[in-house]
Amino acid sequence: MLLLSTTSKSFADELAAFCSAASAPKEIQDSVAAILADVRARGDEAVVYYAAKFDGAKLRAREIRVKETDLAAAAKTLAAAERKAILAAHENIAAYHRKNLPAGWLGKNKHGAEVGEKFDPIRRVGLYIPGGQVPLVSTVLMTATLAKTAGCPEIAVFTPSDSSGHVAPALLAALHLVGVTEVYRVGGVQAVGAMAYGTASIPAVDKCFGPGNAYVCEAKRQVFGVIGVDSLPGPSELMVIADETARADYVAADLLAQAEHGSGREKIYLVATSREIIDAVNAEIDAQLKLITRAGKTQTVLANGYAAIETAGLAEAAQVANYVAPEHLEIIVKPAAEKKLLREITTAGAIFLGNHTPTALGDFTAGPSHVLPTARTARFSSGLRVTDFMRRTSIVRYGPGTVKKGGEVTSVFAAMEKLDAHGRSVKIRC
Ligand SMILES: NC(=O)c1ccc[n+]([C@@H]2O[C@H](COP(=O)([O-])OP(=O)(O)OC[C@H]3O[C@@H](n4cnc5c(N)ncnc54)[C@H](O)[C@@H]3O)[C@@H](O)[C@H]2O)c1
Ligand SMILES: [Zn+2]
Repeated sequence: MLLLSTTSKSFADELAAFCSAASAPKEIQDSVAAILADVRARGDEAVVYYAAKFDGAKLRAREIRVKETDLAAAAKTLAAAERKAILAAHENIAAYHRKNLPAGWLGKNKHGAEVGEKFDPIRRVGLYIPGGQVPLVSTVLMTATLAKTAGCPEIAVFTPSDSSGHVAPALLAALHLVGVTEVYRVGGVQAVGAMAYGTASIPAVDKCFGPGNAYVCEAKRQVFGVIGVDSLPGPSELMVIADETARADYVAADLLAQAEHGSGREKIYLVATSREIIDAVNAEIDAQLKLITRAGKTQTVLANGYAAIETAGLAEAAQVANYVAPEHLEIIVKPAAEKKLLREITTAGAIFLGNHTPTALGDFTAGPSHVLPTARTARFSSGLRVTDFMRRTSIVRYGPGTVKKGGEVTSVFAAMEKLDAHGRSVKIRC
């Protein structure tokens, strides 16, 4: 754990150094670039090569795609409680995201010409579902439900298999339940490369979505422009802002939950208004660590990716949060202070309020997509929503009367910009 205090002169530098470790270092950037180049050059051959190298899976090109019958068969293996939980989460997520469905509109500008916009689903989307450490069944719902709500006609899903070539049945079942039929059992950089460049057995997609470890996230950053990319949702992060009203046992449980993801690059932050709160939470962390099964992986994050920050008050806490731009932010403070923090903090991926809103509810079932920007990218991007699966087209129609009104302005601009053919193309109609 790194213990910081806002009263220290070097606080800003120490916090910056801690946060910058969340961005992919040069070695990761270089190895990702090499794998992408190889997938571009050798297609399926490279995809199966890296699946064997990183996941130990010996696949032939024709085995990369999961058979549709296997998806249906996996759904039959679900326990009743699992099926019920998947459908319940799906319902909350679909209801939340239907509210974001944009409607096209047509109006008139000052010239009386028709102007408006229309929204269409992106034709072919690729969803990345992490599976390196644990099968993220919930990520199926947090991505595919939105793609379906947007109406994307082609949804291709990529997730790594285990060393025997299998994908967790619960994950396949969730895909079947939300109506996905095109699934590839490859993950990592090689999957992102296949999405961007296409291979003989995997048609390229128009835009790629979903979270992943530092390699996957860096691969998405590098293919941006060849295809679209939703955002950069990398290893999970949680910041808890706590005053004396926060329950130390709850705070500790939530920090441990986001540390357990297991890629080892997750980041957790405790921002507290006193040293006593930090000590109480740390004592709880030590006690609760004994109760969880993934304690080993979690300890790596506690050692390298945990910053506890003592602030002089909550105004400073807001400044720290706005700098870090954490993926998840829990605010557990007095009601009046909560309102103020909610107003002042403008860069968090998702905010969870009060003692009874653990981030895990947002991870699995509350409604908003858990695909959220990390590594300070929430300063400029937001969590996944339905409009990310759509594109917008603007529409303009002038008529014989209105073109004249537009012509006056265009001729002045054409002269200012020395683009007289532009001016002529309007004048010829007036
Ligand atoms: N920000 C979000 O919205 C969000 C949501 C859910 C999960 N997550 C994060 O997603 C991550 C999932 O990570 P994961 O590792 O379990 O699964 P993953 O599927 O993202 O990554 C596994 C793949 O990484 C590749 N890989 C591993 N080591 C490599 C190396 N040395 N070189 C090149 N490629 C390598 C392999 O191909 C492997 O298949 C976690 O960190 C979790 O916190 C983030
Ligand atoms: Zn989580």
